[in-house]
Amino acid sequence: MHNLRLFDNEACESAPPCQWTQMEHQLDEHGCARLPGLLDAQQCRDLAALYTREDGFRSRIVMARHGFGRGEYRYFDYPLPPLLQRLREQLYSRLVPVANRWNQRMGLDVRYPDRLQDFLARCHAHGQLRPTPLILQYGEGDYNCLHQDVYGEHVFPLQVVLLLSRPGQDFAGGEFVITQADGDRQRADVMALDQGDALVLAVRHRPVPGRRSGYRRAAMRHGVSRVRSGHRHTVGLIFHDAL
Ligand SMILES: O=C(O)CCC(=O)C(=O)O
Ligand SMILES: [Fe+2]
Repeated sequence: MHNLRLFDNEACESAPPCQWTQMEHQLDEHGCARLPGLLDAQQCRDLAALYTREDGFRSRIVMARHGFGRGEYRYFDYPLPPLLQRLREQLYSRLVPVANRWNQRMGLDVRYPDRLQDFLARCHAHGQLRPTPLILQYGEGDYNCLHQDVYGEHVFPLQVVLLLSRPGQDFAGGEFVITQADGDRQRADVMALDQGDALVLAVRHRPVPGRRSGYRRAAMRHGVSRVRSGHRHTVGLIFHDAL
């Protein structure tokens, strides 16, 4: 299996093109795609260890206080940790073609520039100034309610979750769930992830083939099922900034 090593300087350019073609295909078919082994175990441990650091964050959210579920997360402040900054830029560029295709299929006029910094300039010009990348921590009994990560008018239609912990060793339960609502039909997928895997997913909606022709919009939500034991850490990379 090809390992998508984004951080060996050559960045995404070094990844075999077939991986990205496969990812695009999965995204178009299912609204989400797993990128196996994006991070190695050490990178996962280093990122998870950031959670207890004092500095580098702009806020901490206790989910139960907001009705978001149970567990907590912290939003990174700028400058992001270098690894996450690099990942956010590189993944963004890889996802732009999908984002633009989806918008075209959904009849939305918005198109996305090739580089993250140009998209962020658009967010910032509209008051969406606050960084959205976050790190989440779940303990026994914690869960994340189904939701959509929309933080203002400007939304990049795809986002990424990185699983930092080892299922079956560090935690049990805590499955990543993604749902799709298409008219009165709702379905759910449970995405089996390993430590270091990334999952790319639709933020709010995605185009699905219409019954006769063309495309219509299906609403997407994601969440995390109850953690049965242990601790689970993830990083969320959202490309738009927040109001
Ligand atoms: O912890 C997870 O797997 C989901 C985190 C999440 O909701 C996000 O990154 O947007
Ligand atoms: Fe989320």
